[in-house]
Amino acid sequence: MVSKLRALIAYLSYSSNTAEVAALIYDKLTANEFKVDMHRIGIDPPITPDKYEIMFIGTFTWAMGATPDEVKDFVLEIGYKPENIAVFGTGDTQFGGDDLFCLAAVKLAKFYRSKWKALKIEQSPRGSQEEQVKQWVEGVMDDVKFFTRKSKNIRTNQSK
Ligand SMILES: Cc1cc2nc3c(=O)[nH]c(=O)nc-3n(C[C@H](O)[C@H](O)[C@H](O)COP(=O)(O)O)c2cc1C
Repeated sequence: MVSKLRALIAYLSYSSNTAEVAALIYDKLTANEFKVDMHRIGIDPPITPDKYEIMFIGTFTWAMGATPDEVKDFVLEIGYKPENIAVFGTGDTQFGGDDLFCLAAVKLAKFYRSKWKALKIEQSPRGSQEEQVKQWVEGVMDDVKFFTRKSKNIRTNQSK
């Protein structure tokens, strides 16, 4: 039996935009046989990072490109830099234009040296941006499947 790949979607959302992106990612992952845990940053009990093949972290951006304190605390809670983190964010170009747009997500992806470019969504993802979310998740899923297969093969060959 092939065991399901495990994913975490951790997100912070005050006015539901980032939560909506998290829900779209959840739908896409579960439709592709991933086992998914949702984590509301700042609300739910601490996570166990090494349980997951992939961890998604979602954040909105606060005043002048700032990262919300709850997300900073979550980063401290993780306590190290896992290699399997993909970052998504929502923002609004009205607050400082392209330079500050979703800057918290961009900074987080850089901090974790993420393999994936941060997904940046303007306000709610519903409508035309849904396709952007879908394509981004598909890219991440393909890579996770590839890397997982590769590391399993290495482990199998080493034990021969
Ligand atoms: C006071 C304030 C400052 C903001 N500053 C930025 C910013 O610098 N860059 C950005 O992209 N969005 C900024 N935003 C927009 C929010 O990030 C955006 O509305 C986001 O989708 C909210 O996410 P949520 O609905 O998940 O809480 C700001 C919003 C507020 C209210």
